[in-house]
Amino acid sequence: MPFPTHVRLVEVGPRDGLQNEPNPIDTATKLELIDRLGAAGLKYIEAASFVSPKWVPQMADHRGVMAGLKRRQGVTYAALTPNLKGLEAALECGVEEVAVFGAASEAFSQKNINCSVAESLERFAPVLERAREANVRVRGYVSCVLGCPYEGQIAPAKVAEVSKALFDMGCYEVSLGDTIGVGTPLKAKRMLEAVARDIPMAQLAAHFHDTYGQALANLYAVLEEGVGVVDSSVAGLGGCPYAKGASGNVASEDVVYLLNGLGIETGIDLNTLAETGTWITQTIGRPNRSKVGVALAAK
Ligand SMILES: CC(C)(COP(=O)([O-])OP(=O)([O-])OC[C@H]1O[C@@H](n2cnc3c(N)ncnc32)[C@H](O)[C@@H]1OP(=O)([O-])[O-])[C@@H](O)C(=O)NCCC(=O)NCCSC(=O)C[C@@](C)(O)CC(=O)[O-]
Repeated sequence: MPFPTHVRLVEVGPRDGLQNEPNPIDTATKLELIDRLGAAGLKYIEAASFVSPKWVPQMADHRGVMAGLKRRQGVTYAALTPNLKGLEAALECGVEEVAVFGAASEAFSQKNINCSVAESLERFAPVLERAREANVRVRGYVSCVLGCPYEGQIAPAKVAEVSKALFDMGCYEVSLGDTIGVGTPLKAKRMLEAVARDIPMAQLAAHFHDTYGQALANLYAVLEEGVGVVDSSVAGLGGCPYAKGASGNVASEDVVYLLNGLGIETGIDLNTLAETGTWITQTIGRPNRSKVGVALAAK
């Protein structure tokens, strides 16, 4: 299959990138990050997470973040909502789009959202119903699609089953998460093939972490299969609170550089994005995990 001519980036830095930071990050810093990402041309930014502050303290200021957004025209500011409580709060804050997040691993589901995979799907159904009433689109995440920190190997058939359940429930797009970054290109392709038997390729997204340095190679493999939506995090920030040792998402700067080289349109200004990566890593005292970002900063 030919590469897509345009790829849509879903910037998850302000949420996935920051959710695991041990030191508090003030709301103003988050808002500046989101604004800079918008200025770089990102059209979809996951801004906050309406989860329990006891579980993920770093996302406790979700209301402040949503209220403080300097909304740019044409940019979608989304939030995670694991249940109806989260959705209602997000709706009060004027959220435009939300995401539910399940897993292809029973053990991960329990650790992450305190319920089984089947129970999670039961919880998501009313979230989708209420979102539909409110005219808010819902994205679906599936974690552990290429491996689980607790269960190890995950069968592509299990990923396909959970993805299909989310899609059938009304998620307009399903994002396939290699939560702990253990995948390799062939494995990524096989998993994608299994999922794409039930869901059109245009409605699938790749969400790859880079723990083993394979994220760009895995992305290349799924782009070749026709995936046209990529989740990434500026400066490669991040890690999952329930996946010890997992590093951040593939860096947005590295993805844009790869796509530019393939002649694939993203609408993103790489220099502004790289400057944002330099700024946020210096501000929160983290290493910049984008090779492209580091290279551009050294020029
Ligand atoms: C899902 C729950 C809430 C269930 O948590 P629970 O304890 O089973 O829920 P509960 O209904 O029994 O409620 C317990 C307490 O949480 C409160 N509560 C209940 N719901 C909410 C809410 N929405 N917002 C705020 N508070 C909430 C509720 O009010 C109550 O408060 P208390 O009475 O104890 O004071 C919990 O397990 C949780 O918050 N987990 C956090 C999960 C998370 O954020 N993980 C990281 C994101 S997922 C990810 O990073 C992977 C992804 C998406 O990037 C893809 C990939 O890479 O794989």
